[in-house]
Amino acid sequence: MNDKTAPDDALAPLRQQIDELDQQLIDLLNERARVVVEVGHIKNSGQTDTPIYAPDREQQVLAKIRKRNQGPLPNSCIEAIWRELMSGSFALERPLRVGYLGPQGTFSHLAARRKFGASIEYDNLVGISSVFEEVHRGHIDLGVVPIENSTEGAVGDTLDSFLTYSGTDVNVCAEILLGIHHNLLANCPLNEIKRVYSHPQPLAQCRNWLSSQLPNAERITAASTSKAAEIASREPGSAAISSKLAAELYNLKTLFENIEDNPSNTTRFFIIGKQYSRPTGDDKTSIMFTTEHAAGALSDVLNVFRDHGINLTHIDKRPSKRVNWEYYFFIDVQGHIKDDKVTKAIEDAKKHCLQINVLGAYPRARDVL
Ligand SMILES: O=C(O)C(=O)C[C@]1(C(=O)O)C=C[C@H](O)C=C1
Repeated sequence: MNDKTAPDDALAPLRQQIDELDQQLIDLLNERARVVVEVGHIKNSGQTDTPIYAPDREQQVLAKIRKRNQGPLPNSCIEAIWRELMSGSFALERPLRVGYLGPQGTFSHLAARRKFGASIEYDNLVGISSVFEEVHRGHIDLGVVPIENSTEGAVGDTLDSFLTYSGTDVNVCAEILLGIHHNLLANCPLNEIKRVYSHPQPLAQCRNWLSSQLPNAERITAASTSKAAEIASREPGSAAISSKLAAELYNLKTLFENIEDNPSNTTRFFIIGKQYSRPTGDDKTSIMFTTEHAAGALSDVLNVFRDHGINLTHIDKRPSKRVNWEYYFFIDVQGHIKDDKVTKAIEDAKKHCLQINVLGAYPRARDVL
């Protein structure tokens, strides 16, 4: 007997078992899908105010499957499968449109795809403020915007858009943590690179790598990492710092992977929409406020949260752009706006603020996608 035929004989009964299990899986998946269709009927009939995308329920479903999973498949794999299942659920209930800062291949695109899967309609938009505008106008159901990076801090455009859209119907309803790994993409060898294009954030996140590997190359900012890849694909002697998705989309070679200075480089994204998320028991609330220009005004507000025993997970500031040296502060606190403790703290904080807006409450993201 030929050696090459032996393994197939050994595999045949196992493959038959796999075929039978696949049949059972398909039947079960469709049984689940039929229940989802009923959920969709109830949501679409107006019997409930629960939106099609229910971040609190999504969190619950993922927590349950993590707890139930006994392996050998790791939770990350099981979770990715369930995210695709829920993506299919949206298509069955009502197809969702999700907008992000384009063009295709940006980290916002990647964050949106990891969170919402393949059964969603995606819209790539020209700027972060357009994502807010399109949500506000109702052209898209949800938008994905970057809020802060673990190496470079706040994303100013997003904070400014909250200033513009505060008091409107645009809310934060979920957050995403995405591991950000940068790549040097080019169609020429390293020693021929004269210019490196990217968005200002990745250029800063790869500062040390660029100084040691490409000390003489000019660093040029582009509107997005994908725009940078597009320029590098047609300009000789140019490279881009961008994602692998962009390398595929713009036909560039990946010369170096993971060139970020901080290997645990992570960006936090907000999902914005006109909808709210119900409390899950492990939530955050994002708040924007401004105070009088007086001694201790900021600490008065922060002390209110301390006095209610509420932990702050994030603080930032942004110029008001109306009066020089006047600022808006952004904080994230642990707890949901509907939790008594948080409701009371915000009531008390109002006494120390000229203006205070709740930007949204949402389940705390547990995993880096
Ligand atoms: O339970 C819901 O509200 C659903 O829409 C179903 C479902 C699911 O597939 O499990 C789908 C999407 C998420 O929003 C949460 C749950």
